[in-house]
Amino acid sequence: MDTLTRLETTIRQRIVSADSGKSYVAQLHARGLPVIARKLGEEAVETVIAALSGSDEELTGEAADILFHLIVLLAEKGVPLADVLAELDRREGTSGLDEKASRTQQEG
Ligand SMILES: N=c1c2ncn([C@@H]3O[C@H](COP(=O)(O)OP(=O)(O)OP(=O)(O)O)[C@@H](O)[C@H]3O)c2ncn1[C@@H]1O[C@H](COP(=O)(O)O)[C@@H](O)[C@H]1O
Repeated sequence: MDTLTRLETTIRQRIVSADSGKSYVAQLHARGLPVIARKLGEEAVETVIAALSGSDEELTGEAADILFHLIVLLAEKGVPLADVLAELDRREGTSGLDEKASRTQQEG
């Protein structure tokens, strides 16, 4: 099992059964989806700041925070990480520009 999938398994277990006094994930779950979504947004901003003016180490730390909070958000919504990875697999080998053109067409 890869790192992100292992982390997802732990996060899902914490959401179902952990004590919010002992688990950060359980604490986020208790605070609810809007807080988790806001937290992901904050981590995104911190990642951008680290990319533009931080060190490689700071960017690495912020990138880890954003992946962690994204997986918490997906778990909270019941969306499997495997579905996101499958979507990336589906896109593999196609150009990002083709993907953009097909979305623009779908949006009319
Ligand atoms: N990978 C992580 C992980 N990455 C980041 N974080 C937490 O995410 C938070 C980052 O937010 P901030 O930097 O804004 O810090 P903060 O001010 O403490 O956050 P807030 O009080 O604002 O929510 C910190 O509290 C970090 O500890 C993580 N917390 C937990 N994990 C893993 O998740 C699993 C379950 O953790 P628990 O639920 O705590 O058992 C374990 O395997 C952990 O290693």
